[in-house]
Amino acid sequence: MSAALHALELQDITVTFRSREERDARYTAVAATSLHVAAGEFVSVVGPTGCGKSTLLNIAAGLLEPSSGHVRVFGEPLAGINRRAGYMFQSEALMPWRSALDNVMVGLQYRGLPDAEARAQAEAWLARVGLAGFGDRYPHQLSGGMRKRTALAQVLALDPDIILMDEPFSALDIQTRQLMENEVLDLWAAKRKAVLFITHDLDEAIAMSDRVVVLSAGPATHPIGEFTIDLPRPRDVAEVRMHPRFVELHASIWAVLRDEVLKGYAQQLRKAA
Ligand SMILES: Nc1ncnc2c1ncn2[C@@H]1O[C@H](COP(=O)(O)OP(=O)(O)OP(=O)(O)O)[C@@H](O)[C@H]1O
Repeated sequence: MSAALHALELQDITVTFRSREERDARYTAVAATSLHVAAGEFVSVVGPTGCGKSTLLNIAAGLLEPSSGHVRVFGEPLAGINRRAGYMFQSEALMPWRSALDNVMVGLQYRGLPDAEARAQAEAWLARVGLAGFGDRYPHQLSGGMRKRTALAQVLALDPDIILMDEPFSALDIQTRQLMENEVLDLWAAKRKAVLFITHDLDEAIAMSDRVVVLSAGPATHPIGEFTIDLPRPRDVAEVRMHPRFVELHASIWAVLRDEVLKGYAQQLRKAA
């Protein structure tokens, strides 16, 4: 596949940070990592805790500059913020002083849409994520799942070509989480955006993705495995887990991931000691 067809391409990315323990030392978080997402493809990145998943997403978002390597967006070198991408992070990004509708509207208004048009589009997106009639509620008046839906509407309303998600549903209970995952899959199927999805949950990664990339434990995290998820679509994330192919894929990926998870866990314990 030619590079121009890739919505997102990370080439030979290395990221070093100043060490938190010793001021003069450098910590290599990510080393020589290449990874791509084709237009319309759903790719998940899994890896042990603290390995560098969020760092890679921040690179793709243009929020962090790599120490070396390049990022290309639809074939163009990325400079500054990735304006073709929308982000959904683990933490709440809603403004507590704005209603759900205003939260969804604000990005559209910022884009220069007249208020009436922004309001109509925001209302339509709230309805699409199952929140018709909840637009005047403030974030604290919404459940965790409803806040996630609002955040999703906020991202999708801007119609980005690339969607970057960093463990967006990890704070939700399992039932709400599976509902949200199915909703994301339905919305994705309708629009077929490129998605880069970060998670530490292998079941979630397999259930949702076209491809799963496994990262090694840090330091110097890099991909150590890549698996095509050839499960039929449309998928129901709860049902697909019973599919014999799911069980097979899970076993193959876990065989690669397991040692890294143990290494990552041991490192966390050392850091905490
Ligand atoms: N600004 C920074 N300065 C120094 N070190 C950092 C910085 N940001 C991240 N790191 C380190 O880089 C490594 C990767 O962090 P990152 O947050 O990308 O991991 P992660 O895989 O997303 O973690 P988690 O699974 O816990 O969400 C960690 O060891 C972290 O301590």
